[in-house]
Amino acid sequence: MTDKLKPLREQIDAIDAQILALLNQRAKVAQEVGHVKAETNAPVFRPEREAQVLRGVADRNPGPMVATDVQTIFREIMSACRALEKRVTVAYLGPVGTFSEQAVYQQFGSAVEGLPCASIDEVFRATEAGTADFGVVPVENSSEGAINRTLDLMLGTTTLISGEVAIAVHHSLMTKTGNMDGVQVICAHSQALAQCQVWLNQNYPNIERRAVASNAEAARMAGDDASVAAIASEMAGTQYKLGVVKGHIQDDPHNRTRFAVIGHLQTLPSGKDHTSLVLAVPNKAGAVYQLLAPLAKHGVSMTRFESRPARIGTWEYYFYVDVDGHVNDAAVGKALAELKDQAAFFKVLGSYPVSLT
Ligand SMILES: C=C(O[C@@H]1C=C(C(=O)O)C=C[C@H]1O)C(=O)O
Repeated sequence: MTDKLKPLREQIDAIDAQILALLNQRAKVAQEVGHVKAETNAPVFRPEREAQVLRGVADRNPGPMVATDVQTIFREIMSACRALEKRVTVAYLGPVGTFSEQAVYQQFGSAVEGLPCASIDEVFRATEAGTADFGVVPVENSSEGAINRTLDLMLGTTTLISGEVAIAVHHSLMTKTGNMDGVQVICAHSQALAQCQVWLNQNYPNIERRAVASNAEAARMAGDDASVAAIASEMAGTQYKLGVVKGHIQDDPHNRTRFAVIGHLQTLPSGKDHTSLVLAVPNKAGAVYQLLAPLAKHGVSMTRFESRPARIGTWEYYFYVDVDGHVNDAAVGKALAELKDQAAFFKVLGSYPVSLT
Protein backbone atom coordinates (compact mmCIF):
# COMPACT_ATOMS: atom_id res chain seq x y z
CA MET A 1 0.00 0.00 0.00
CA THR A 2 2.57 2.61 1.09
CA ASP A 3 4.84 1.53 -1.77
CA LYS A 4 2.10 2.42 -4.23
CA LEU A 5 1.29 5.71 -2.49
CA LYS A 6 4.85 7.01 -2.29
CA PRO A 7 5.41 7.73 -6.02
CA LEU A 8 1.92 9.23 -6.35
CA ARG A 9 2.59 11.56 -3.43
CA GLU A 10 5.90 12.52 -4.96
CA GLN A 11 4.00 13.46 -8.12
CA ILE A 12 1.59 15.56 -6.07
CA ASP A 13 4.52 17.28 -4.30
CA ALA A 14 6.11 18.13 -7.65
CA ILE A 15 2.80 19.49 -9.01
CA ASP A 16 2.24 21.51 -5.83
CA ALA A 17 5.68 23.09 -6.27
CA GLN A 18 4.65 24.16 -9.78
CA ILE A 19 1.26 25.45 -8.58
CA LEU A 20 2.97 27.44 -5.83
CA ALA A 21 5.46 28.97 -8.26
CA LEU A 22 2.65 29.84 -10.70
CA LEU A 23 0.46 31.34 -7.97
CA ASN A 24 3.27 33.65 -6.95
CA GLN A 25 4.01 34.50 -10.57
CA ARG A 26 0.34 35.47 -10.91
CA ALA A 27 0.50 37.47 -7.67
CA LYS A 28 3.47 39.49 -8.96
CA VAL A 29 1.55 40.40 -12.12
CA ALA A 30 -1.45 41.41 -9.99
CA GLN A 31 0.91 43.65 -7.96
CA GLU A 32 1.99 45.29 -11.21
CA VAL A 33 -1.67 45.79 -12.11
CA GLY A 34 -1.99 47.42 -8.68
CA HIS A 35 0.85 49.87 -9.45
CA VAL A 36 -0.73 50.83 -12.80
CA LYS A 37 -4.08 51.38 -11.06
CA ALA A 38 -2.46 53.47 -8.31
CA GLU A 39 -0.92 55.79 -10.93
CA THR A 40 -4.35 56.52 -12.42
CA ASN A 41 -6.34 56.25 -9.18
CA ALA A 42 -8.34 53.40 -10.78
CA PRO A 43 -10.45 51.05 -8.65
CA VAL A 44 -8.80 47.90 -7.32
CA PHE A 45 -11.85 45.60 -7.46
CA ARG A 46 -13.12 45.01 -10.99
CA PRO A 47 -16.23 42.83 -10.72
CA GLU A 48 -16.66 42.50 -14.49
CA ARG A 49 -13.09 41.23 -14.91
CA GLU A 50 -13.44 38.76 -12.02
CA ALA A 51 -16.73 37.49 -13.45
CA GLN A 52 -15.04 36.96 -16.84
CA VAL A 53 -12.12 35.06 -15.26
CA LEU A 54 -14.55 32.83 -13.31
CA ARG A 55 -16.77 32.16 -16.32
CA GLY A 56 -13.66 31.48 -18.43
CA VAL A 57 -12.16 28.87 -16.11
CA ALA A 58 -15.51 27.06 -15.87
CA ASP A 59 -15.89 27.08 -19.68
CA ARG A 60 -12.34 25.84 -20.29
CA ASN A 61 -12.25 23.35 -17.39
CA PRO A 62 -11.24 19.94 -18.81
CA GLY A 63 -12.17 17.98 -15.65
CA PRO A 64 -12.18 15.78 -13.68
CA MET A 65 -12.47 18.76 -11.32
CA VAL A 66 -16.05 20.07 -11.04
CA ALA A 67 -16.44 23.52 -12.66
CA THR A 68 -17.99 25.10 -9.54
CA ASP A 69 -15.08 23.82 -7.42
CA VAL A 70 -12.62 25.30 -9.91
CA GLN A 71 -14.46 28.62 -9.59
CA THR A 72 -14.24 28.47 -5.79
CA ILE A 73 -10.46 27.99 -6.04
CA PHE A 74 -10.02 30.80 -8.59
CA ARG A 75 -12.22 33.10 -6.53
CA GLU A 76 -9.77 32.63 -3.66
CA ILE A 77 -6.76 33.09 -5.93
CA MET A 78 -8.17 36.39 -7.20
CA SER A 79 -9.09 37.43 -3.68
CA ALA A 80 -5.49 36.87 -2.51
CA CYS A 81 -4.06 38.62 -5.58
CA ARG A 82 -6.44 41.56 -5.14
CA ALA A 83 -5.47 41.85 -1.48
CA LEU A 84 -1.87 42.48 -2.61
CA GLU A 85 -3.18 45.55 -4.45
CA LYS A 86 -5.49 46.57 -1.59
CA ARG A 87 -7.57 44.67 0.95
CA VAL A 88 -11.10 45.92 0.32
CA THR A 89 -13.48 46.54 3.23
CA VAL A 90 -17.01 45.20 2.83
CA ALA A 91 -19.93 46.14 5.10
CA TYR A 92 -22.69 43.60 5.69
CA LEU A 93 -25.62 42.89 8.00
CA GLY A 94 -23.89 41.34 11.03
CA PRO A 95 -23.05 39.97 13.41
CA VAL A 96 -20.44 37.47 12.24
CA GLY A 97 -22.12 34.25 11.00
CA THR A 98 -25.03 35.74 9.01
CA PHE A 99 -25.93 34.68 5.48
CA SER A 100 -24.91 38.21 4.48
CA GLU A 101 -21.37 37.42 5.65
CA GLN A 102 -21.47 34.22 3.60
CA ALA A 103 -22.50 36.31 0.58
CA VAL A 104 -19.50 38.62 1.16
CA TYR A 105 -17.07 35.67 0.92
CA GLN A 106 -18.96 34.22 -2.03
CA GLN A 107 -18.41 37.46 -3.94
CA PHE A 108 -15.01 38.67 -2.71
CA GLY A 109 -13.26 35.49 -1.49
CA SER A 110 -11.83 35.40 2.01
CA ALA A 111 -9.03 37.99 1.66
CA VAL A 112 -11.35 40.90 2.56
CA GLU A 113 -12.01 43.00 5.61
CA GLY A 114 -15.60 42.31 6.70
CA LEU A 115 -17.39 45.13 8.52
CA PRO A 116 -20.43 43.74 10.38
CA CYS A 117 -23.23 46.35 10.75
CA ALA A 118 -26.28 46.37 13.04
CA SER A 119 -28.82 47.04 10.27
CA ILE A 120 -29.25 47.27 6.51
CA ASP A 121 -29.47 51.06 6.96
CA GLU A 122 -26.02 51.03 8.52
CA VAL A 123 -24.57 48.99 5.62
CA PHE A 124 -25.77 51.73 3.25
CA ARG A 125 -24.43 54.50 5.52
CA ALA A 126 -21.00 52.86 5.92
CA THR A 127 -20.71 52.40 2.15
CA GLU A 128 -21.96 55.90 1.33
CA ALA A 129 -19.53 57.44 3.82
CA GLY A 130 -16.62 55.40 2.46
CA THR A 131 -16.01 53.61 5.80
CA ALA A 132 -16.44 50.51 3.66
CA ASP A 133 -15.44 50.21 -0.01
CA PHE A 134 -18.51 48.07 -0.69
CA GLY A 135 -21.64 46.85 1.05
CA VAL A 136 -23.57 43.61 0.64
CA VAL A 137 -27.34 43.85 1.17
CA PRO A 138 -30.10 41.24 0.76
CA VAL A 139 -32.50 42.01 -2.11
CA GLU A 140 -34.88 39.07 -2.36
CA ASN A 141 -35.52 35.60 -1.03
CA SER A 142 -36.94 32.85 -3.21
CA SER A 143 -39.56 31.92 -0.58
CA GLU A 144 -40.42 35.26 1.01
CA GLY A 145 -39.90 37.75 -1.81
CA ALA A 146 -38.40 41.22 -1.65
CA ILE A 147 -36.43 42.61 1.28
CA ASN A 148 -38.42 45.82 1.51
CA ARG A 149 -35.96 47.81 3.60
CA THR A 150 -33.25 47.31 0.99
CA LEU A 151 -35.59 48.38 -1.83
CA ASP A 152 -36.61 51.52 0.07
CA LEU A 153 -32.99 52.46 0.80
CA MET A 154 -31.99 51.93 -2.85
CA LEU A 155 -34.26 54.89 -3.77
CA GLY A 156 -32.23 57.53 -1.98
CA THR A 157 -28.72 56.09 -1.93
CA THR A 158 -25.76 57.66 -3.72
CA THR A 159 -24.23 54.20 -4.19
CA LEU A 160 -24.59 52.03 -7.28
CA ILE A 161 -25.14 48.29 -7.55
CA SER A 162 -21.85 46.85 -8.80
CA GLY A 163 -22.56 43.13 -8.44
CA GLU A 164 -25.07 40.49 -7.42
CA VAL A 165 -24.56 37.27 -5.53
CA ALA A 166 -27.03 34.49 -4.79
CA ILE A 167 -26.52 31.90 -2.07
CA ALA A 168 -28.41 28.81 -0.97
CA VAL A 169 -30.03 29.47 2.40
CA HIS A 170 -30.22 26.39 4.58
CA HIS A 171 -31.58 26.86 8.09
CA SER A 172 -30.82 24.63 11.07
CA LEU A 173 -32.53 24.43 14.43
CA MET A 174 -29.79 24.57 17.06
CA THR A 175 -29.37 24.76 20.83
CA LYS A 176 -26.56 24.78 23.36
CA THR A 177 -27.18 21.08 24.12
CA GLY A 178 -28.12 19.82 20.66
CA ASN A 179 -31.59 18.80 21.92
CA MET A 180 -34.86 20.59 22.72
CA ASP A 181 -35.05 19.74 26.44
CA GLY A 182 -36.19 22.80 28.41
CA VAL A 183 -36.44 25.03 25.32
CA GLN A 184 -39.06 27.76 25.82
CA VAL A 185 -38.52 29.99 22.82
CA ILE A 186 -37.28 29.63 19.22
CA CYS A 187 -35.48 32.77 18.03
CA ALA A 188 -34.53 33.84 14.52
CA HIS A 189 -34.79 36.76 12.12
CA SER A 190 -38.41 37.25 10.99
CA GLN A 191 -37.43 36.14 7.45
CA ALA A 192 -36.04 32.83 8.74
CA LEU A 193 -39.12 32.21 10.92
CA ALA A 194 -41.27 32.77 7.84
CA GLN A 195 -39.11 30.49 5.68
CA CYS A 196 -39.47 27.63 8.23
CA GLN A 197 -43.08 28.18 9.34
CA VAL A 198 -44.59 24.98 7.92
CA TRP A 199 -41.87 22.84 9.51
CA LEU A 200 -42.22 24.70 12.84
CA ASN A 201 -46.03 24.33 12.80
CA GLN A 202 -45.63 20.60 12.27
CA ASN A 203 -42.85 19.97 14.75
CA TYR A 204 -42.96 22.61 17.48
CA PRO A 205 -46.42 24.22 17.27
CA ASN A 206 -46.48 25.06 20.97
CA ILE A 207 -43.10 26.68 21.44
CA GLU A 208 -43.10 30.49 21.30
CA ARG A 209 -41.33 32.02 18.27
CA ARG A 210 -39.53 35.32 18.66
CA ALA A 211 -38.17 37.52 15.89
CA VAL A 212 -34.74 39.01 16.68
CA ALA A 213 -32.36 41.27 14.73
CA SER A 214 -30.57 38.46 12.87
CA ASN A 215 -30.16 34.69 12.87
CA ALA A 216 -26.63 35.11 14.14
CA GLU A 217 -27.99 37.15 17.07
CA ALA A 218 -30.38 34.25 17.78
CA ALA A 219 -27.41 31.85 17.70
CA ARG A 220 -25.51 34.10 20.11
CA MET A 221 -28.51 34.12 22.49
CA ALA A 222 -28.85 30.30 22.29
CA GLY A 223 -25.15 29.98 23.12
CA ASP A 224 -25.79 31.89 26.36
CA ASP A 225 -29.08 30.29 27.37
CA ALA A 226 -30.18 26.62 27.09
CA SER A 227 -33.87 27.64 27.11
CA VAL A 228 -33.40 29.40 23.74
CA ALA A 229 -33.26 27.54 20.41
CA ALA A 230 -31.96 29.39 17.35
CA ILE A 231 -32.70 29.03 13.67
CA ALA A 232 -29.56 29.98 11.77
CA SER A 233 -26.88 28.72 9.41
CA GLU A 234 -24.64 25.95 10.66
CA MET A 235 -21.79 28.45 10.21
CA ALA A 236 -23.40 30.65 12.88
CA GLY A 237 -23.99 27.56 15.04
CA THR A 238 -20.29 26.68 14.91
CA GLN A 239 -19.42 30.26 15.78
CA TYR A 240 -21.49 30.09 19.00
CA LYS A 241 -20.73 26.41 19.77
CA LEU A 242 -24.29 25.14 19.23
CA GLY A 243 -25.42 21.58 18.60
CA VAL A 244 -27.73 20.85 15.64
CA VAL A 245 -31.19 19.58 16.64
CA LYS A 246 -32.25 19.35 12.97
CA GLY A 247 -30.64 20.65 9.77
CA HIS A 248 -32.31 21.89 6.55
CA ILE A 249 -35.62 22.87 8.16
CA GLN A 250 -36.51 25.56 5.58
CA ASP A 251 -39.84 24.78 3.89
CA ASP A 252 -38.34 25.14 0.41
CA PRO A 253 -35.27 22.91 -0.09
CA HIS A 254 -34.12 25.28 -2.84
CA ASN A 255 -34.45 28.37 -0.66
CA ARG A 256 -32.09 31.10 -1.93
CA THR A 257 -31.35 34.72 -1.20
CA ARG A 258 -30.00 37.21 -3.71
CA PHE A 259 -27.77 40.02 -2.49
CA ALA A 260 -26.65 43.25 -4.15
CA VAL A 261 -23.11 44.55 -3.87
CA ILE A 262 -23.28 48.33 -3.48
CA GLY A 263 -20.43 50.79 -3.88
CA HIS A 264 -19.22 53.80 -5.83
CA LEU A 265 -18.06 51.80 -8.80
CA GLN A 266 -19.65 51.92 -12.24
CA THR A 267 -19.08 48.32 -13.32
CA LEU A 268 -18.12 47.90 -16.99
CA PRO A 269 -19.85 45.35 -19.25
CA SER A 270 -18.82 41.75 -18.57
CA GLY A 271 -20.72 40.21 -21.50
CA LYS A 272 -23.53 38.86 -19.31
CA ASP A 273 -25.05 41.60 -17.18
CA HIS A 274 -28.17 42.84 -15.46
CA THR A 275 -29.32 46.43 -15.03
CA SER A 276 -31.55 47.50 -12.12
CA LEU A 277 -33.90 50.50 -12.30
CA VAL A 278 -36.53 52.25 -10.21
CA LEU A 279 -39.46 53.89 -11.98
CA ALA A 280 -42.68 55.65 -11.09
CA VAL A 281 -45.58 56.56 -13.35
CA PRO A 282 -48.48 58.99 -13.04
CA ASN A 283 -51.48 57.18 -11.54
CA LYS A 284 -53.64 56.68 -14.66
CA ALA A 285 -55.02 53.78 -16.70
CA GLY A 286 -52.50 51.94 -18.86
CA ALA A 287 -49.53 53.86 -17.43
CA VAL A 288 -47.51 50.78 -16.42
CA TYR A 289 -48.23 49.08 -19.73
CA GLN A 290 -47.02 52.13 -21.63
CA LEU A 291 -44.05 52.56 -19.35
CA LEU A 292 -42.66 49.14 -20.16
CA ALA A 293 -43.34 49.28 -23.92
CA PRO A 294 -39.80 50.60 -24.74
CA LEU A 295 -38.30 47.39 -23.32
CA ALA A 296 -40.32 45.24 -25.72
CA LYS A 297 -39.65 47.63 -28.60
CA HIS A 298 -35.86 47.32 -28.20
CA GLY A 299 -35.87 43.58 -27.40
CA VAL A 300 -34.70 44.01 -23.80
CA SER A 301 -36.00 41.27 -21.50
CA MET A 302 -37.20 42.04 -18.02
CA THR A 303 -36.01 39.58 -15.37
CA ARG A 304 -37.74 41.08 -12.35
CA PHE A 305 -40.61 43.45 -11.57
CA GLU A 306 -41.41 44.49 -8.01
CA SER A 307 -43.56 47.30 -6.64
CA ARG A 308 -43.35 49.30 -3.41
CA PRO A 309 -45.82 51.90 -2.13
CA ALA A 310 -44.46 55.43 -2.51
CA ARG A 311 -45.52 56.13 1.11
CA ILE A 312 -46.99 59.54 0.37
CA GLY A 313 -50.51 58.54 1.38
CA THR A 314 -51.86 57.99 -2.13
CA TRP A 315 -52.05 54.77 -4.14
CA GLU A 316 -48.79 55.40 -5.93
CA TYR A 317 -45.93 52.99 -6.39
CA TYR A 318 -42.28 52.71 -7.22
CA PHE A 319 -41.47 49.89 -9.62
CA TYR A 320 -38.18 48.04 -9.28
CA VAL A 321 -37.26 46.56 -12.63
CA ASP A 322 -34.28 44.37 -13.57
CA VAL A 323 -33.43 43.86 -17.22
CA ASP A 324 -30.91 41.77 -19.14
CA GLY A 325 -27.92 43.70 -20.41
CA HIS A 326 -25.72 46.66 -19.45
CA VAL A 327 -26.54 50.39 -19.70
CA ASN A 328 -23.68 50.66 -22.22
CA ASP A 329 -25.39 48.13 -24.55
CA ALA A 330 -27.03 49.96 -27.45
CA ALA A 331 -30.48 48.34 -27.06
CA VAL A 332 -30.58 48.88 -23.27
CA GLY A 333 -29.38 52.47 -23.69
CA LYS A 334 -32.15 53.26 -26.19
CA ALA A 335 -34.85 51.56 -24.13
CA LEU A 336 -33.78 53.41 -20.98
CA ALA A 337 -33.70 56.78 -22.72
CA GLU A 338 -37.34 56.24 -23.79
CA LEU A 339 -38.36 54.96 -20.35
CA LYS A 340 -36.85 58.05 -18.76
CA ASP A 341 -38.87 60.34 -21.01
CA GLN A 342 -42.15 58.77 -19.88
CA ALA A 343 -41.48 58.15 -16.21
CA ALA A 344 -42.44 60.46 -13.36
CA PHE A 345 -39.39 59.09 -11.54
CA PHE A 346 -36.41 57.28 -13.06
CA LYS A 347 -33.22 56.05 -11.47
CA VAL A 348 -30.61 53.55 -12.70
CA LEU A 349 -29.40 51.59 -9.69
CA GLY A 350 -26.53 50.03 -11.64
CA SER A 351 -25.36 47.49 -14.21
CA TYR A 352 -23.40 44.47 -13.02
CA PRO A 353 -22.37 40.90 -13.96
CA VAL A 354 -25.08 38.26 -13.57
CA SER A 355 -24.47 36.17 -10.45
CA LEU A 356 -22.56 32.94 -11.14
CA THR A 357 -24.84 30.83 -8.95
C1 LIG B 1 -5.54 41.99 -11.21
C2 LIG B 1 -6.59 42.81 -11.23
O1 LIG B 1 -7.20 43.31 -10.06
C3 LIG B 1 -8.18 42.56 -9.34
C4 LIG B 1 -7.78 41.14 -9.29
C5 LIG B 1 -8.11 40.29 -10.32
C6 LIG B 1 -7.41 38.98 -10.50
O2 LIG B 1 -6.71 38.57 -9.59
O3 LIG B 1 -7.55 38.37 -11.58
C7 LIG B 1 -9.11 40.68 -11.23
C8 LIG B 1 -9.76 41.88 -11.12
C9 LIG B 1 -9.52 42.82 -10.01
O4 LIG B 1 -10.58 42.73 -9.09
C10 LIG B 1 -7.16 43.30 -12.52
O5 LIG B 1 -7.92 44.30 -12.50
O6 LIG B 1 -6.88 42.70 -13.57
